[in-house]
Amino acid sequence: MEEEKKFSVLDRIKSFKYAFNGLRLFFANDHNGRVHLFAAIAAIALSFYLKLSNLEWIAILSVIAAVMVAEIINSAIEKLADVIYPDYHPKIKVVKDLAAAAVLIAAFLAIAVGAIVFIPKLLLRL
Ligand SMILES: Nc1ncnc2c1ncn2[C@@H]1O[C@H](COP(=O)(O)OP(=O)(O)OP(=O)(O)O)[C@@H](O)[C@H]1O
Repeated sequence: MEEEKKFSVLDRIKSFKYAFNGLRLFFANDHNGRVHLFAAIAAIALSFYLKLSNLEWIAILSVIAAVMVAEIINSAIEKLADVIYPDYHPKIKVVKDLAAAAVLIAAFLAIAVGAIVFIPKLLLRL
């Protein structure tokens, strides 16, 4: 059995460093990451403009996070698959399509929540 590692504050800080490096890689190098960053900034700006309630803010921030989490995991799976098997393989297709489906569900949820929260407020301003 693997020996249990002692708790170390330094190790925890290092884990944060690696996670922030992952975020930087996602937003700086990944095209989808840039699109998501832009969309999140636009949604947050619109939320300030429309003076959302606390619950509406929670809904919007939650779907932004859900989409980003799904996209980051999808991106990690794609990169891992490309390293393990760079050529075409029907099982890699299944793995990548499943990961993409997770993003699709999060994106549909974000569109639905965005429409429910934003459309009535925008119509009131017409
Ligand atoms: N090695 C492979 N074997 C089989 N099918 C693949 C393979 N690589 C990609 N595909 C198919 O192509 C689709 C797109 O894969 P890809 O890795 O290019 O994702 P993407 O979302 O287009 O990438 P990006 O995030 O870079 O825009 C996959 O969902 C899968 O159906």
